[in-house]
Amino acid sequence: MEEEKTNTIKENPIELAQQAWTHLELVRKKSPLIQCITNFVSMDLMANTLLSAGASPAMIHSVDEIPEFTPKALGVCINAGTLTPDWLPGMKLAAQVANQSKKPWVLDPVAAGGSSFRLKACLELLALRPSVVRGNGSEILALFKGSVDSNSKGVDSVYGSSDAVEAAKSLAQQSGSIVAVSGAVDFITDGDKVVCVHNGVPMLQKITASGCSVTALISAFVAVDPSHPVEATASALAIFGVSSEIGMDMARGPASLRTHLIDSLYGLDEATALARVRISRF
Ligand SMILES: Nc1ncnc2c1ncn2[C@@H]1O[C@H](COP(=O)(O)OP(=O)(O)O)[C@@H](O)[C@H]1O
Ligand SMILES: Cc1ncsc1CCOP(=O)(O)O
Ligand SMILES: [Mg+2]
Repeated sequence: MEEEKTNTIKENPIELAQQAWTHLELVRKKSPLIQCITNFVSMDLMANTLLSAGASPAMIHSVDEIPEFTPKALGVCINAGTLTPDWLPGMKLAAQVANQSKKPWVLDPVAAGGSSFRLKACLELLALRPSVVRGNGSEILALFKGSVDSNSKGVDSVYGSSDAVEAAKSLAQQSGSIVAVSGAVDFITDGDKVVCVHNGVPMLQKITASGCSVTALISAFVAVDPSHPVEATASALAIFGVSSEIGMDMARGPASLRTHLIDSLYGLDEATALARVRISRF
């Protein structure tokens, strides 16, 4: 998949589902090392999501080891969830080292519109050109507008993902990054074309760090196919969504969904993936 470099995004839903399975197979085969600089809430679920997909997570954030460690990673995930000023230099350094090492990195601008400090930090990180930025509707709208949201509910979105599609397109054009806005339908755009992912269950909103974890999964998928970030991002969102759908059939609530989601991602097979992945062009 790395050899094939085209700018055309597949149109056929069957091919897009096949591509999502191929991306998961590639993650399982390559087991990419993914460095995560993430919030305290998400560390456990994020690491377990990456492990169950076949990747190798490392939650390493000290500025003292980033110059030596980050080049070893195949991809980096940077998440603003429990941001404090002392963490920001490490995030910026990891982004710069990833760029120098030609490794993709992915930004999760958690609660970007929640405060001026957070918004400024997320915009500074975005200026360092992540391959992909993945947020919910509120977060993508805040980055696009460049202003805090007086209606912000912190890490939760007060907008649907479809409310942020045009903002996502403009933000992708302005920033040069692929923008993914998650929700009932996930939208992924390079500023021109938009791809939609229709997988997932509403109860994911009741599991804290499900968004953070899918961003880490995007980091792993983009790490194994860095020349196709739109496709790899859609594949990660679809595979995570399918795993939640299968998990939901066994779950009794958010706590057991969390467990069954991880088990379903670990055990996902080709026939189930091809039957359930729903990716289309907007
Ligand atoms: N209403 C929904 N129906 C199906 N899947 C959803 C729904 N809302 C969110 N998801 C899924 O949950 C995951 C986290 O997305 P989201 O809740 O938007 O992120 P965050 O937790 O950062 O706010 C994504 O995989 C997304 O597709
Ligand atoms: C609750 C909370 N508070 C700060 S970070 C965090 C986790 C947010 O996770 P997600 O964005 O995946 O819901
Ligand atoms: Mg989030």
